[in-house]
Amino acid sequence: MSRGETPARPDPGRQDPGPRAHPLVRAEGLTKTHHGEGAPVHAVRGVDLRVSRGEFVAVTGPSGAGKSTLLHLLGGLQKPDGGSIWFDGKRLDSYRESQWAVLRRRRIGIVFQFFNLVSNLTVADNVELPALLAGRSPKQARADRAGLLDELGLAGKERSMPGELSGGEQQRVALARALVNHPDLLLADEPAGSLDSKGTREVLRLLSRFHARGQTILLVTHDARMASAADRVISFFDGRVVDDAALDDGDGRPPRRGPGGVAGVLELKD
Ligand SMILES: Nc1ncnc2c1ncn2[C@@H]1O[C@H](COP(=O)(O)OP(=O)(O)OP(=O)(O)O)[C@@H](O)[C@H]1O
Repeated sequence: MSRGETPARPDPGRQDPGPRAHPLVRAEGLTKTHHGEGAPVHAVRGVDLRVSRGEFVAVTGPSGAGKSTLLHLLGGLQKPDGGSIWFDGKRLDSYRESQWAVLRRRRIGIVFQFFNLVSNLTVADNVELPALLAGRSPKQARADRAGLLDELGLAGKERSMPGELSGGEQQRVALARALVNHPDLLLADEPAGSLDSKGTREVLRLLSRFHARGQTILLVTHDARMASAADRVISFFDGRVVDDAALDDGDGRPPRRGPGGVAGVLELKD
């Protein structure tokens, strides 16, 4: 697809979207330098990335490699210094903050390591709020919230405040909040980073379950066990992609590599 084409949003009622003419996410030549205390940090140094609809992609690598910065760029939480970002065929890198906010409300859900729930709202309100902000009726928002909390094993916790829940429960509320508007893309930044092994297993199980239903997921994680739940693992080092491999799905065939593979294309720029 050439630059400037902006196909209409697909009909959400369609049964099987099938292969798309364009990837859900495409980034080209992305760069980001942080200017904090001391020398500038070149956190993302020229990344090309494609994520297809329905893929579960893990981005892994050592601390400071630039993984979270990449996720923040793709979610519009930080602005790139260079390169382009496309989402469902639309170019986003010149989007204003207000446009990104609308996109995040409707089409990109994000979960973070420390949950970021609104501490003085109940669990129910934390999940309903984004649905209401996206224009859902109160009745629909309530129904969606109830269904999700039930599915996530949180029925009965609706009136609790986030501070009254365990870390694992809070992360499940954060997942419900991120998924309540049925986003095309779920971005997850170390979602089990502050959980114990039971909480980690739970998050992993839930991500896998939503993925099995077609949810596109980009997960940033240190944890090899979490990364192994993905279809494809991108290794990040020093702001660059150093490997991109589709995981063996147990069918006996060799794992597909990213470039040229079914999973998509990712290249390293100098
Ligand atoms: N807001 C910021 N201001 C200055 N430097 C930053 C900022 N955010 C990140 N950095 C620096 O950019 C580099 C990449 O950070 P980033 O958080 O993207 O890496 P990461 O791979 O996600 O690391 P971790 O796994 O430890 O979270 C690091 O050196 C970090 O210190």
